[in-house]
Amino acid sequence: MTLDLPLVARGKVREVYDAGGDRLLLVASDRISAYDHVLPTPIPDKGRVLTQLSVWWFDQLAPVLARFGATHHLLSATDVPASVAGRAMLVRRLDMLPVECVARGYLSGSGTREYERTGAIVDVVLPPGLVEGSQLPEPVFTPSTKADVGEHDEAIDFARVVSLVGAARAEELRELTLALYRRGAEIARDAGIVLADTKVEFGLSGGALVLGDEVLTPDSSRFWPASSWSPGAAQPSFDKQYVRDWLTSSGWDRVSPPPELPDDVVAATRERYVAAYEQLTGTSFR
Ligand SMILES: N#Cc1c(N)ncnc1-c1cnn(CCN2CCOCC2)c1
Repeated sequence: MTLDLPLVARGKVREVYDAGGDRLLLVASDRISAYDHVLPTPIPDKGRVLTQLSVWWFDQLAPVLARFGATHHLLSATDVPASVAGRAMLVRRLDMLPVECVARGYLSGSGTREYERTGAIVDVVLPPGLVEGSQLPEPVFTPSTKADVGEHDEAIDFARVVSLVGAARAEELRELTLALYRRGAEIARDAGIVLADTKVEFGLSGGALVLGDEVLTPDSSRFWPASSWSPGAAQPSFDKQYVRDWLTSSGWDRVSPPPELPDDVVAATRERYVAAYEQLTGTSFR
């Protein structure tokens, strides 16, 4: 696919193009990453499913944004080039804030390792006795700075957020991120999905706060099947467990270039993305 638009940014699985004026085009590919590697085998329709899921979440979360006097950056998901139909969003160009706003409702991944060392996640002290997969007493805000492509984001404390965006804006980011997470987790739970954590990004437009990027997708969030949630071990990923299990069984060393995925793992993974969309939205993916 070649788009006749200037490339602005490229992530592991998505690109940003200049769509002219104060608009950008966010394009989601069918690429999938696992264990910090972009795999060579695409998952058909992954870009379309995750784009349509973001579009649905922007609508679901608009009332939460409005309570904070904020909006989102989506302009259109249909007024896009035919070559990327269904997997692109035309968005308002924002002055992006240099903070990855992470909300966690459950203990997982790097958060667990840090908690086991310090009893906290950066400056957020947690109660004793929590294990991998534990639900936290309350959702917590654990921001990070945006890393360069291929690098890990650096967890930062709230004081650093204040130094980056000012005290009032930092408080607003924390409260709005937690409110978006709470509403998303409530909707997801009703659909049989645990929203363990999520990362959102904000920008400014005319001084007003605007929710940008993708929102509450399996790429920006940890989705766990609620039926198998059992604290005390790594929780199965709603969408990536087939891929992770096959990569582990393949003997791949997680350092050398990753192997191609077999057709059955590709098909099963595609079905998991479609299932996430259909369970959350209550509509059929087309
Ligand atoms: N969204 C948005 C947005 C906006 N609305 N206005 C200005 N800049 C951006 C922007 C540009 N890059 N990023 C980081 C997230 N990227 C997403 C795609 O994939 C690469 C990483 C955000």
